[in-house]
Amino acid sequence: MSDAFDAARHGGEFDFAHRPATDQSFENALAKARNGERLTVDDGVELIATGTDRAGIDSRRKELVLEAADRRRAEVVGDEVTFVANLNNNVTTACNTGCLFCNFKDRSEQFRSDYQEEHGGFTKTPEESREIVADAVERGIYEVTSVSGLHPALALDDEHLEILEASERGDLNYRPASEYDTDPGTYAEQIRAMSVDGVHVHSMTPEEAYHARRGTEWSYEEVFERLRDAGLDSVPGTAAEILVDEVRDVICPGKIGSGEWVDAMEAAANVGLDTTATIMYGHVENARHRVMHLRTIRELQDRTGAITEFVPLSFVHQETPLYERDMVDGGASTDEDELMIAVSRLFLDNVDHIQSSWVKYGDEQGLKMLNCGADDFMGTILSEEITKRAGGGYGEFRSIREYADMITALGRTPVERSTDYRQRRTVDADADVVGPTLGPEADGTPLLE
Ligand SMILES: C[S@@+](CC[C@H](N)C(=O)[O-])C[C@H]1O[C@@H](n2cnc3c(N)ncnc32)[C@H](O)[C@@H]1O
Ligand SMILES: Nc1c(NC[C@H](O)[C@H](O)[C@H](O)CO)[nH]c(=O)[nH]c1=O
Ligand SMILES: N[C@@H](Cc1ccc(O)cc1)C(=O)O
Ligand code: SF4
Repeated sequence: MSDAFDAARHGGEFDFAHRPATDQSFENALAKARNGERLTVDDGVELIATGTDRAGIDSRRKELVLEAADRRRAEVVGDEVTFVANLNNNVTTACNTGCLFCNFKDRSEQFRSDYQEEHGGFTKTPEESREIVADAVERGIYEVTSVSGLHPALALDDEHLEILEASERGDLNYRPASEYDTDPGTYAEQIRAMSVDGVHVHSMTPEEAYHARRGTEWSYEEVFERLRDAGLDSVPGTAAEILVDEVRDVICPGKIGSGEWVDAMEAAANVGLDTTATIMYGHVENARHRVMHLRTIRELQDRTGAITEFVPLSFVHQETPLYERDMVDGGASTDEDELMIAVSRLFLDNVDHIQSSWVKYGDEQGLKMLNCGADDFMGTILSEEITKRAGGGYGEFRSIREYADMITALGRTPVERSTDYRQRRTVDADADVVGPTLGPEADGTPLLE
């Protein structure tokens, strides 16, 4: 049995029930993938581990998997490489959930008015969010993405605030905004504030939606309906991490379970919102966990059809508790990254777009992923805190000019897209003015001029 993706390789001693051994052979799995047959978890494990009959990654087999994925990509979406003109505007880093892979958050006690020391975190008021987003909309963005810590003062709306205020329960992770230096307002207020000129608002992960209904009987549908009415357009499928509970119990014991994550995503789809889906891999999980995760996403997509793209997020380990406590000895290798992209493409036969994250992989490797099954190259984002705080160093901004030049140099066609991929504009890299052009105030001039 291969230990290519075993926890032991990453330094952990985790006694997981799910192990990578299979009854399938690599060759059979590859043949099925090439024929376009729907893959089983065992097939996926064989492909992602380049065979469980030998230890480590076999580079010849890896090339065969990448080739099959690249061919599938060409069949499904052709030669276009898409990207979106967007801004990340995260509202607060205050969070007590304690995920061991995360260094984005700051313990929320530090945000209280009686805490005097500098903590380096931030909370924005709705007015501050509006100003930041308005400025980026004027520069030409199409989308604002907002994912935040679970600040104890954040509630869905005024009605939710009243319920939390009146509650005698001590287990709701709630404290009034008056105890903090900065009042983040409610989720609904933040979304309304960010909805400048009809810019697309991509926000409220399943974990945030859970926070937005704590202490109530409201369904996830009810929560997402209210958010949609406040201006929410689509939902980021982060907080997924690895959707197998024995892994979540190790890396994010404070988070919702995988069943609840799926329920929240399905509810978002039921009220008409598009979603994305992610996997955060390269820590304590093994090959089977990764592919079980892909199966969960494929089943969700069979039911909803709402997932516009799948985003593999390679774990950035440097500044995280998992690494500092010696629970892992690093993140995924380049081979593992490439196989993750390729097997996502082959396994998720019902998701059109696989995103290569330049924030996680850097430009060079990010571009390489576009020949391993990926077809989307993320967004301009203008500001990045999650990866940077975890120790990543690939920057915070890609201009449309850089996108056009990099993608053209690869021999592919650069295409500016909307969040839902329905609006697309081919970018002419030889033109003097390359955009963006899809945002409500985009007029073709570069984002940062
Ligand atoms: C930082 S959280 C913010 C939103 C919200 N608190 C939540 O958990 O859904 C967004 C996502 O960032 C990703 N992330 C956090 N730390 C990371 C790291 N060190 N490496 C890679 N991805 C990370 C995780 O997948 C996480 O779900
Ligand atoms: N992969 C990462 C993303 N991806 C999200 C995109 O930027 C975009 O919002 C989505 O494709 C919807 O249009 N964002 C990050 O901040 N960091 C990543 O690593
Ligand atoms: N929050 C994620 C990125 C992300 C955001 C929105 C998405 O739809 C997908 C991925 C990160 O930086 O790690
Ligand atoms: S991943 Fe999200 S919920 Fe977990 S600690 Fe970080 S900010 Fe908080």
